[in-house]
Amino acid sequence: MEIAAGATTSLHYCTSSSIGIEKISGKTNGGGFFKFSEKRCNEKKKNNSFVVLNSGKRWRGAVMKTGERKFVDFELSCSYKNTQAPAVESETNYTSVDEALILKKKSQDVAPYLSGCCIYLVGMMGSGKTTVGKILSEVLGYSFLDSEFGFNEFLCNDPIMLNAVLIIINDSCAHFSDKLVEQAVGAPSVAQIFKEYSEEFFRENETKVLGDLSLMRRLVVATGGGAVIRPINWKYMKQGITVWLDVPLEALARRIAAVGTASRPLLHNEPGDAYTKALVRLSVLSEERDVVSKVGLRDVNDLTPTAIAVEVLISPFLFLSHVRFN
Ligand SMILES: Nc1ncnc2c1ncn2[C@@H]1O[C@H](COP(=O)(O)OP(=O)(O)O)[C@@H](O)[C@H]1O
Ligand SMILES: O=C(O)C1=C[C@@H](OP(=O)(O)O)[C@@H](O)[C@H](O)C1
Repeated sequence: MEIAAGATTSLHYCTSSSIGIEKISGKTNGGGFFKFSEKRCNEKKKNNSFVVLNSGKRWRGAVMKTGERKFVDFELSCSYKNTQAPAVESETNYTSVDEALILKKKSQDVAPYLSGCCIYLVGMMGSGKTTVGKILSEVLGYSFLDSEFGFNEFLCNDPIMLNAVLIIINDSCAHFSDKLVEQAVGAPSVAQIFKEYSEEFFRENETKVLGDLSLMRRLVVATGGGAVIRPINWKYMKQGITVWLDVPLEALARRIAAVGTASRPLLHNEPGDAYTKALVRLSVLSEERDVVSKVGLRDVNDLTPTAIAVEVLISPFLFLSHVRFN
């Protein structure tokens, strides 16, 4: 069944598996066609056309059959504006129709080789681990884990709670974020942990959580930027595939300045505005960590999060199992 979506211009990303999209075509600044799989949609080819009735974050469409309307809800985030896919450094996650297609295709190609293996994203603060990780997990049908959520005393010191969360994660493809779990268990934020305990305490828990996660499957883990500093963490991440998101410091500082430094305690003690704080501290940290020069991956600054997700999927490192930090 072909579905004409005349109103759409650009897509964030789509949970195509949930609606059985076989094919998406269209221009970033024009209309698009969505081809649903027969099986999922259970509609006959003829007499069907599609009208977008509503738009916004979720779409609702109507499959028009002769004289009758059948509503189909589907999760296809879209931009209603008649604009090109936005500039890369914007705050949005929009991606073009082409990108969404490529991502879907690549994920299908790669999934059999992954065999449920976890993907760890590493990189400096602001490099896009959370943003890209969510996209990747969605397209792969993996659970997403912003590993920081577990870096708190409630989860790590309470084996029952930790196990409960890990079981939920293991059993579902739901998306988790540190914020959600923090709210659920009333746990402190990373910034609070740094303030009330210490960075060392945080690092200990970070390692503990990575150890637990290394026993699991089908996870995309957005690690904290500092996870690379402990060799033991690399040992855990070696159980899966580790990909470094390498972004120039100026771009990182710009991104962080745009959202503020509140959630990034390592930047709190620097003087100056958010951009300067971020740039100064990140320069020091990146020298200390020195991962970029060692792994030499390509710079992903000028790519959208979806394009980066594609890069992760097709990365040759995927087949070399991980990027090693010597
Ligand atoms: N490829 C990208 N292009 C532009 N902005 C991006 C990109 N990836 C992420 N961002 C933005 O940068 C900020 C930090 O991203 P985030 O995913 O939280 O990074 P991390 O988890 O690595 O700290 C967010 O505001 C996000 O929207
Ligand atoms: O670089 C770091 O040492 C840190 C990065 C943060 O995560 P993000 O990379 O997600 O910002 C968080 O783990 C903590 O504030 C320490």
